[in-house]
Amino acid sequence: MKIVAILLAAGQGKRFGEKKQFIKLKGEPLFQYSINTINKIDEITDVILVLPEEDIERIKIFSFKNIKKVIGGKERQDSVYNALQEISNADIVIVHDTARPFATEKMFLDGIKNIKKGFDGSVTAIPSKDTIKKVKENKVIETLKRDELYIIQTPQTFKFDILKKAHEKAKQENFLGTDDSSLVERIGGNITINEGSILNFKITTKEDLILAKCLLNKGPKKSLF
Ligand SMILES: Nc1ccn([C@@H]2O[C@H](COP(=O)(O)OP(=O)(O)OP(=O)(O)O)[C@@H](O)[C@H]2O)c(=O)n1
Ligand SMILES: C[C@](O)(CO)[C@H](O)COP(=O)(O)O
Repeated sequence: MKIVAILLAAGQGKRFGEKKQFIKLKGEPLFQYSINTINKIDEITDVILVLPEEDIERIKIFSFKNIKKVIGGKERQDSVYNALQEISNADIVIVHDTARPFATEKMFLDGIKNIKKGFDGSVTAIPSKDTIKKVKENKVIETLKRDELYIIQTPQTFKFDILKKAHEKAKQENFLGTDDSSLVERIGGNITINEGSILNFKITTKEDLILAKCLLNKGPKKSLF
């Protein structure tokens, strides 16, 4: 079985103020954390690292896997699309934001297990602990049923053929989703969830970086989980 991981590192970091994937945390660039986790997972044989065009030549990677660098696109979805064009045959594809450096091996392995059970996709998720309301122009429209709400993270794992089909259709129809699962959902894909963690947060703003540094410096010595 061929399992490929697409690691996204082609963002511009507008909300962060610079390209966060290259900032160093404990001596290693942020994107390398996800590669280090993948390095420990035997089932994943191939990695596609998606990078901004202007950085692709200079970036050095430490990987035990067969790794290919691919140029990203304007939007996150375009970057995933570009990576998918480089995969000629695979059974399972995992999409992961390198901006989430604390994703665990278990999150990747649980996603793979769910696909092997027959699901088309599996997304890393945590149940919402907060009340979520729909608000338009500062007016509260609706309070959503919390027990049905989950916060969705990456890694997101899919059957390769279905993910590719979903991305082709979204492109044809100019549909832009905020994650890959939403593209598979709209073609009728059967998606389940695997357990995420509040610690698997996305480094989006400088505040998130402060949190990441605290975890790395003051967190549990061996593992964060
Ligand atoms: N065109 C893009 C946009 C995003 N990403 C990747 O998708 C992940 C999640 O994106 P986000 O946190 O939004 O990162 P940025 O796009 O860099 O941030 P911003 O939206 O603030 O510019 C990151 O690992 C980012 O590198 C990507 O590969 N290609
Ligand atoms: C895919 C994602 O990480 C799931 O939470 C998220 O939607 C990416 O969002 P962004 O718009 O790229 O920040």
